[in-house]
This record gives sequence, C-alpha cells and structure tokens, in this order.
Amino acid sequence: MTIEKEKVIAAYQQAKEVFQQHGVDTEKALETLAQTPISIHCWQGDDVKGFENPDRALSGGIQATGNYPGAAKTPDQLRADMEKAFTLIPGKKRVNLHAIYLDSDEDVARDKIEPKHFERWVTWAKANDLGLDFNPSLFSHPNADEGFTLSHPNDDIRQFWIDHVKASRKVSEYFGKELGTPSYMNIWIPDGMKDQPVDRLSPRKRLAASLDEALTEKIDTKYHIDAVESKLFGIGAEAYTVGSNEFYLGYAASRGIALCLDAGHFHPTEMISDKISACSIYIQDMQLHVTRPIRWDSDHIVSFDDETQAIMREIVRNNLLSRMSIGLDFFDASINRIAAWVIGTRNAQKALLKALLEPVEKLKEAEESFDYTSRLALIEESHSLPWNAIWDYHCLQNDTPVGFDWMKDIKEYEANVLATR
Ligand SMILES: C[C@H](O)[C@H](O)[C@@H](O)C(=O)CO
Ligand SMILES: [Mn+2]
Repeated sequence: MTIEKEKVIAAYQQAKEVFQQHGVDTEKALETLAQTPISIHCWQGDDVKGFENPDRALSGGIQATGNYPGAAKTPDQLRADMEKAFTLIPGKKRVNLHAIYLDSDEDVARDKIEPKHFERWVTWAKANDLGLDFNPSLFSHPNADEGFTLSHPNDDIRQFWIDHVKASRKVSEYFGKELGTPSYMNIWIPDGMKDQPVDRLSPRKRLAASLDEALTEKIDTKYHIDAVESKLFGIGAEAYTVGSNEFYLGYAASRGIALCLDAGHFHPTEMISDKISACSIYIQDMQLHVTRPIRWDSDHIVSFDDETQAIMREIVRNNLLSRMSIGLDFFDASINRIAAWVIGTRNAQKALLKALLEPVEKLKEAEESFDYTSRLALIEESHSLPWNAIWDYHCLQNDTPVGFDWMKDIKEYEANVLATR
C-alpha cells in the first residue's frame, strides 16, 4: 500500500514538534543522516565469489550459505544489482570493493593488480556519485590454502601477499584521487590454526613485519586510509587467530593507522559498541563492519537490533561521526541479495537516525548530576518517540520508497532480471 505524500509530511510536522519539546532539532538530524555515507559491500551480491576465479570455493574460514537464485555473475550484473538497491536506499552511499572484484578482460595475478583493472568501477562510481573503499583479498587463493598469508613461515608466500597489499594500496589511492574522497582500505587476513598452537608468537611477529613492509610507502590520507581488522576465530581457525584484537589494536595505535571493528569478530557477549569510545582515544580513524552474528561470525543481514542501535548511539553521543567509516559486512545467499542490501543498509541508517534524534544533552545533564532515575526514564522514553515519522520523511525527501513500498520493486526486478540469469 502506497503511503500518501501529504500524510508523511503531516506526520513529520507533528513528530518534529515532539522532538523539539525534548530539545532535538530534526532538521539537523536529517541533514547529518543524508550526508553520512554507508559503505555498502559489493560481496553480498555474489556470495563473495568475485570475478578473478568465481569457480574457486570461498576460503578463509568464512561462509555464504544458501542458494537463492539470481546471484550476479559478471561485474555488469553486480553493478546493475547495486544500482537497483541504491534506488531503494536513501542518502549518500559508498561501495566497498574487494580485490577479487577486478573488472579486467585478462587474467591478473593477485600481486599484479593495478588501477587499470578497476577503471570501470571508477567510471561507474563517478556516474552514480559514489565513493569507493577497497580491500586486498587474502583468501580464496592457492597461496592461502595452508591457513597463513602475511604470517606464513615461507618467505615467498609471505612476499606474494605483501606485494598484493602494496598493489592494493595503489588501487585504493587511485580511487581516492579519482573520486575526491579517501578510500578506506581494510586488511583482513584469515591466518590462524584449527588446534592449539605451540608457538603463538612467531606468526604474530611475522605479521607485524609483513604489514610494516607492505605499508612502507607513504600515501596521502586525502586519498587512502589503511585499516586493519581483527578477528577472534574462523572456521578451521578455531583455536588461534594471528590477527587478534590485541594484536591489531596495538598495531594500529603504534603505526597511526585505522582500526576496523567487525561486530561479529568477538566473543558472543562482547560488543563493539563498548569498544568504540576506548579505541577512539588511541586511534584517529575507525572503520566499522556492521553485521549480525548469530552464535558465531555468521554475517547475517544487519537488523534493527539492540547492538546496531548501540553502535550508532556511541558514534553520535561521542561526536565521532567525522572519524568513522560506517561499512557493512554480511553475505546471506538464502534470500534475494538485493533485498539483503536494502534491509541491512536501511536498518543501519534507521539506527543512525534514531541515535541522531536522541536527547543527548538532557541525558548527559542527568548523568553528570548523578540523576540516574531521569537518565533511565528518558532513555526508555526516547525509544518510543516518533522517529519513524522522521525516517519516512527522509525517504520521501530522497526519492526512495516510504515504508514497505520498496518490496514491490524487488519483486519486479527479481521477475524481470534475476530470473533470466
Ligand atoms: C569479505 C570480508 O572482507 C570479510 O568478511 C572480512 O571483513 C571478515 O569480516 C572476515 O570474517
Ligand atoms: Mn568484516
């Protein structure tokens, strides 16, 4: 059912007054929301296969499960699918690419990738007003089959991956230069062991040395920002992960680079929302992989759940938006992949909007005067303030469907495009 425009506007006006009574400026919140990009990961569209060798099984201890029809099989299909999703997602967007998503007519070894292999992505990003982010791909490759990459004991294999990261930084720098917005380049490696290692230290020393070598070249942060992503465990690396949280927190802080916090990469009761403020003291730029772990690092589609809301509140309450790259990281092959992007991104944006509409000043006043009764009462009250009327208005202003209207577009695209693949 289509929601009438006039009703959306009238509901917005009423909601605006309610928020004003709490000292919250809805226009300012909407402006911030519209200007805050979400970095949407390309790999939801094809189950992390990429175009280097899509027939190769996904490795690195991550898994996309499900066999919903219609996955993108070419760069053009993936771009078309993302464009469709973008018509249903309001506000500014970035696209997060992995190295295996190169768009090249010839075979290119991972350590030999160059900006020219991503030219078509850049042309597309320019045409669609998108920023691009990047990731070297240190998985799904014979040189990663032993479970080690940058920390591999073999010098040649380690060098191969160091060279891949170096080459990736040039691609990332190229994105930043071409698009006028820095590309966050996140390094995640799957290195680890299934069973208890005897030597936990040597691989970590090798990883630090490899990263130091890979990141030697100074690149202007106007164009490119290096980030590192920690992890607790992966499938087949249950007992030990070389790039653990402590390793990368120390590495990022000591080298002055960005840290990527993935919501699925910690113990089940450990939340990244509680880590953001602590990390912000030692780390200038931060990247988030907003995702939804169910029992393990399952990378379910982002939901409008407590943790997603808590993450966004932490960013807003601590005024960290300008130092934060909000990215998504999920890959669900069991439902329509374009709907997955739309659901996950809209949920992240809704959570951000709700955080922007929180009466933060009043809450801080209550806390500073030890009035914890008022603090709790107001936090609870703010959950039921009419933020959804502001969201609907935001969708209307940005020419994207209001409410559930977007689902009919998904069904049409599924019938007309995905079903023909
Ligand atoms: C494909 C991604 O880079 C990957 O999901 C990584 O970010 C991760 O979270 C691995 O668990
Ligand atoms: Mn991640």
